Amino acid sequence: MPPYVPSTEPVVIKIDNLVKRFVLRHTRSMKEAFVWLLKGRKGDLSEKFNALDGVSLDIHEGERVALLGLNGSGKSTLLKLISGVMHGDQGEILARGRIAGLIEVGAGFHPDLTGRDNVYLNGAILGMTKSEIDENFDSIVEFSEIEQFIDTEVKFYSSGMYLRLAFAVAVHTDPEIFLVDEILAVGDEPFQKKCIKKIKELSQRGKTLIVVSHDLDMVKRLCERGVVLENGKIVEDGDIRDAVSHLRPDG
Ligand SMILES: Nc1ncnc2c1ncn2[C@@H]1O[C@H](COP(=O)(O)OP(=O)(O)OP(=O)(O)O)[C@@H](O)[C@H]1O
Repeated sequence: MPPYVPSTEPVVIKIDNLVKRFVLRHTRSMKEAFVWLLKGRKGDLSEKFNALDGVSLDIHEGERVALLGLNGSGKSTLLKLISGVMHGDQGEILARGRIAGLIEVGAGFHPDLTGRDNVYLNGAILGMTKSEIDENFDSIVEFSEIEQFIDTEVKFYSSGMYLRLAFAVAVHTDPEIFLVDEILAVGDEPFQKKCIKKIKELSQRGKTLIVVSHDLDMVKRLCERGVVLENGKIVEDGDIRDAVSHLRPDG
């Protein structure tokens, strides 16, 4: 990978001071609950915390960016906000172009429908027309390598089979921006390799890629830019090698 040079291409995702707050659910003792009742239920028994705490980030066309960080640092939350499946509490995200997100295995699939029907459902959710799906159907099924099960209800699929079909549909939507969460990990090695090859191909065609992964060796091969999150804040942003060293100080 050549040394990282900040991109001068147009910005396709602009994130400005983004905050996402969640309620920290923990069980209260009887005494705490009693005091709260005595005080006339004043105050809030639940505590809130910021899973994303003022994140600002510009992502440029054609960049390959890895979101890194320890468990719970906010990576998946950030990806969900970019994809639009979840909204922030403060700040804003502006995105330009068709986004395909592979974020949760099986999300966007209906368990009682067959693989075939889900290709149509998922394709439509991702913005494809019926004729686009008709045109791409054989190629989607071929990529997934699950021809034999295409008329089986997906509730009987293994998680790897879900991933295969979801990935195959997503890459056929011709997205400008491709978001991939850890889910590639559920695919077997040959399929993972095939996905990575496909992702590289998309990237060579100028598509923007954002990947969340703990597989630091894989992201070093795939991305040139690394963004490290710690407790919902960006603590490092730049060359992927520096980002990986941040998480792997001992080498
Ligand atoms: N729907 C939710 N409700 C409440 N808390 C949540 C929700 N989703 C995420 N969180 C919390 O937000 C924080 C960030 O979670 P997130 O899944 O973004 O982390 P992550 O960096 O992707 O972690 P991992 O590496 O473990 O996948 C965590 O403390 C998590 O418990």
